[in-house]
Amino acid sequence: MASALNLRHYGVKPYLPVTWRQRNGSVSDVHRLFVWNDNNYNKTASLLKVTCKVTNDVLEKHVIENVGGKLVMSDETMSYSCVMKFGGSSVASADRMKEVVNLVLSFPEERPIVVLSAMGKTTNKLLLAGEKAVSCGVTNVSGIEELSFIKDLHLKTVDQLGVDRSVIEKHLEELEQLLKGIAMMKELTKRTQDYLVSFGECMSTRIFAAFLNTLGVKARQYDAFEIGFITTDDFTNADILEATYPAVAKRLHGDWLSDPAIPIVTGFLGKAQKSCAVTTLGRGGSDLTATTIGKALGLPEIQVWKDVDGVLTCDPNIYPKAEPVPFLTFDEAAELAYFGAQVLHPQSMRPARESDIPVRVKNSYNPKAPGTLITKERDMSKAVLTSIVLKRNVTMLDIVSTRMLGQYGFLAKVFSIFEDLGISVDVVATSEVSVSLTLDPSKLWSRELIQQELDHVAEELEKIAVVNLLQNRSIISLIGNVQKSSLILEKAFRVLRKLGVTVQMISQGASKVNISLVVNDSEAEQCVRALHEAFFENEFSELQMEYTNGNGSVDKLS
Ligand SMILES: Nc1ncnc2c1ncn2[C@@H]1O[C@H](COP(=O)(O)OP(=O)(O)O)[C@@H](O)[C@H]1O
Ligand SMILES: N[C@@H](CC(=O)OP(=O)(O)O)C(=O)O
Repeated sequence: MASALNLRHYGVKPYLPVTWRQRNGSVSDVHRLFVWNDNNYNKTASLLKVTCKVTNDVLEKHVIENVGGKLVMSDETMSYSCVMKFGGSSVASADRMKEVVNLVLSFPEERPIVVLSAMGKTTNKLLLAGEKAVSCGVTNVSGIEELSFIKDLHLKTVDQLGVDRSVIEKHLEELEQLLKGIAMMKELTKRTQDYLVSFGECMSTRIFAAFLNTLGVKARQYDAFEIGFITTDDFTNADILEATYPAVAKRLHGDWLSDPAIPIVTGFLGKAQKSCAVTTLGRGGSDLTATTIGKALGLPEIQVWKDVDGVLTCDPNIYPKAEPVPFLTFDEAAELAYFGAQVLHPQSMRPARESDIPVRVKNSYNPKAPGTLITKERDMSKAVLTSIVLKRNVTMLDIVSTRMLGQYGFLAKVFSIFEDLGISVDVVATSEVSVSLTLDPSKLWSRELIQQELDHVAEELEKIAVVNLLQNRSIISLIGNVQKSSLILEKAFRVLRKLGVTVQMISQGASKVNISLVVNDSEAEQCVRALHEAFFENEFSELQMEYTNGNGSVDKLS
């Protein structure tokens, strides 16, 4: 393998590293294809998918034949081996940063790219400071409690780590100036808000890189918006654009070749394609930064380090007996995140799935715990339910046709109204003359879609239907093996019946890994706890659960 092909034999400069993984081998059996590509990034990616399946000899032949000697392979120049993302809780203080540095350095064989979130709850504090600045008056900005908190936290951290204060002083000054600007304008636009929260990640990464350097470990800080993270101009919830992948690969790989250092990259941030302003990728967006880098560089593994032992069977804040889930598919993880599990950003699985790179969710407070491994496929033969997710504060609409339109025209009209108003729909259930659906609460929040706009939706729909708007609902999503959907539903409904809870809507998603049930907000947490007990804790008593058979007598399940 080592001398199978070498770029330099062809006078070609390596540019884009892509992983070639030996399917039957262990993780250490990883080699890299350094691909020189002056054509099209996707073409390269699809070509490499083919090469992954062939033996070394055929690979050599295949590569040379297909690109006329331009695409060549070498495993001599190893650059990065994984991306390690640490969330806010992992870098919340100087002590936590020291732990994370120890953790990074405890894998000497790894050459990681580190992605960091803002320290602790800094993003929340910045948002609050921005809100207060709008109405507090310029002269009172220095007294905003959250600004003082942020200053104290960051200055205390640099002092405790023995890092020079100059690393962040300029940012702290600029932050105060920005808040004064907001106070002067008495307005906080989404664009300014993104710039405001970017200070969190810009400071945490500077501190962390400087600390590594003081320890003699060469590290280089990067602002994602300066190294090719190109996004849409949708401030507060921007999407990463395709151009990001080659740009980020070129920059990080080029820097490694010319002057190797551990990259410390800001999570969560990007640069708007049109306005060139700083954007954010939605709350929790650093996970997406990590998977985007993983895809761009074709890394063997993406690690996201949290404050929990992996993805759990339910939100531990709702039910502390939640257990880690050892394996998940990308589909399960994406569904889980989309339906409200805070642990992963909803879009973060997409780059990993597209490039088939395993994602490992680990606990930075308990690194020995195995965590959760997320891959394309897993053995589902024994899987029933993987996780229970709760999304609160959902608005549900019951829309019943007034029969002015045929069935086809009715559904088309209903959805065109949502399209026109730019509103995302989550869960849908239809019959011939009616449709029930839920509206995505995060979209409602981010678009400040409040009562007025909901009334507008109802008004439009009332032209063709009778509309019932039901608020304060929750979606309970049962993520698992929908091959066993009858078993899941049977168990779930027995639990809910025992609780006396009426399910107001049920839907099985096209992804086939999710069954969604809509209940009242007030009943939802109790349902999650009882479902968790039935599915994950009490297998024996579950099998003994009684049910009434068709003759009215009582049977045991076995
Ligand atoms: N199903 C779940 N599995 C794990 N954690 C969950 C789940 N649902 C909600 N959480 C919450 O998500 C938190 C981790 O996500 P997050 O705060 O975004 O991490 P970080 O900031 O470290 O990236 C956990 O502390 C936990 O409270
Ligand atoms: N700091 C940002 C981005 C992020 O990903 O944070 P965390 O990894 O701590 O969830 C936020 O709070 O949304």
